Amino acid sequence: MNSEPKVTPTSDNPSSPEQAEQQPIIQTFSLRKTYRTGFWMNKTVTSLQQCSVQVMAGETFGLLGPNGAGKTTLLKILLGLAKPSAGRGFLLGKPLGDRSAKQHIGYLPENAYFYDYLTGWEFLKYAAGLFQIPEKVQKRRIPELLDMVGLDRKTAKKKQMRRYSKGMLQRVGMAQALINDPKLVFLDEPMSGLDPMGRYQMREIILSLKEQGKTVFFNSHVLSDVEVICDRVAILALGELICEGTLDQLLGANTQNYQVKGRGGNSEVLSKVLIDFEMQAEQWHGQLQGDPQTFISKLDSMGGTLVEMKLMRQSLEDFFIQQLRQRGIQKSR
Ligand SMILES: Nc1ncnc2c1ncn2[C@@H]1O[C@H](COP(=O)(O)OP(=O)(O)OP(=O)(O)O)[C@@H](O)[C@H]1O
Repeated sequence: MNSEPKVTPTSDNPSSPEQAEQQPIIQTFSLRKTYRTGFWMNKTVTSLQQCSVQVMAGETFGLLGPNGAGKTTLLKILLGLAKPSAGRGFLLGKPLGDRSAKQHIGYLPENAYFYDYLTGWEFLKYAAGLFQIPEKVQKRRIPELLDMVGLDRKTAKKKQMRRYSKGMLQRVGMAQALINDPKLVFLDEPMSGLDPMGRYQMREIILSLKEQGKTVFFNSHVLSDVEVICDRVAILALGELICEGTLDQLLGANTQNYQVKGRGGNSEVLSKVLIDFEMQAEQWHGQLQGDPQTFISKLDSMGGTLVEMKLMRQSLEDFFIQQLRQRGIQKSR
C-alpha cells in the first residue's frame, strides 16, 4: 500500500471516453500529516502516514476506518483545506489545492453549517453564486436538484433552514454539493443521523450519481451502506491505509465456505461432511468447507441431489473487524 501507484497523473482532458475511464481522478503518493499539540505545542500527533491512494473516474470509493483513523484529515488534504506535511497528490490531474480543479468538485461536510435564516432555495442560490453560475442556469438547476434529492420545491422556497429536519438539511446539503455539476463528489458521512428511510434515499441518490458517471468518494461508518454502494473500498487505521480493493477482492478471497442445500443421499455421512447440517422434511442444508467438486461427486455416488450451492461471503463488517484485530487495533483513537 505504501508504494507509489504506477499510473501517472494526466491532464483533465482525456482524448477518448475509454481513456477517461482509465484515468485516476484522485491519486496520492505517501501523504503524511502531523499536527503540533499540547500547551507548548511541543507534542506531535501523526494523523496520516504513507498514504497512497488511487481512485478512478466513475468509481464510487468508500473510505472506512474507526474514529480517529485519519479519514477527515485525508479528505481535508484532498479538498485543499489542509496541507500535507509530506507527500503529494493530484486531483483531476492537477496538484492538490489547485483552484481550477475545485471548480469541478462537490463537497458535503459531515456536520455542515447551514445559514439558519435562509430558505433552502436561497442557500442554493448563494452556493450557485460562489461558482458564478449564471442566473438562467440556476433557474433550471436548482429545481432539478431539489427534485433529485427529494426536497419539495415549495418548502425549499418558503421554509427557513432552522425549521428543517436533519433529513431535510442533509438533502439540501447534497443539492449544494451538486450545484456546480461536479465531476467528483466528496461526501463525509452522508448517512449520519438519518433514519432508515432517509438512509435508503441517500443511498439511492448516491447510486444515481454513479449512473450519471460522477466519481463519488465518501467516508462512512455504516458498512452495510458501503457494501451496497461502493465499487472499491479502503480501510484506514491509525493514519495508515491497511487494505484497499473491490468488494470481491476483499470479501470473496477470504472464504472457501459454501452454503449447500440438497435432497437424498446418506444423512449420516452428510452430517459429518457439512457444518450445521440440518434435515427439514425431504431437504437438508449445511455449510461446506473445502472443494465443492469433491463434495458434488461424493453426493452423486450416494444418490443425492444438489439443489443449491452459494459461496458464503464475509460481510464487510466482519472483514473490517478482522482487519483491525489482526493489527492489534482493539479501540478507536
Ligand atoms: N487540527 C488538529 N490538531 C491536532 N490533532 C488533530 C487535528 N485534526 C485531527 N487531529 C487528530 O488526528 C487524528 C485523526 O483525526 P481525523 O479527524 O482525521 O479522524 P477520523 O477518522 O475522521 O475520525 P472520525 O471518524 O471520528 O471523524 C485524531 O487523533 C485527531 O485527534
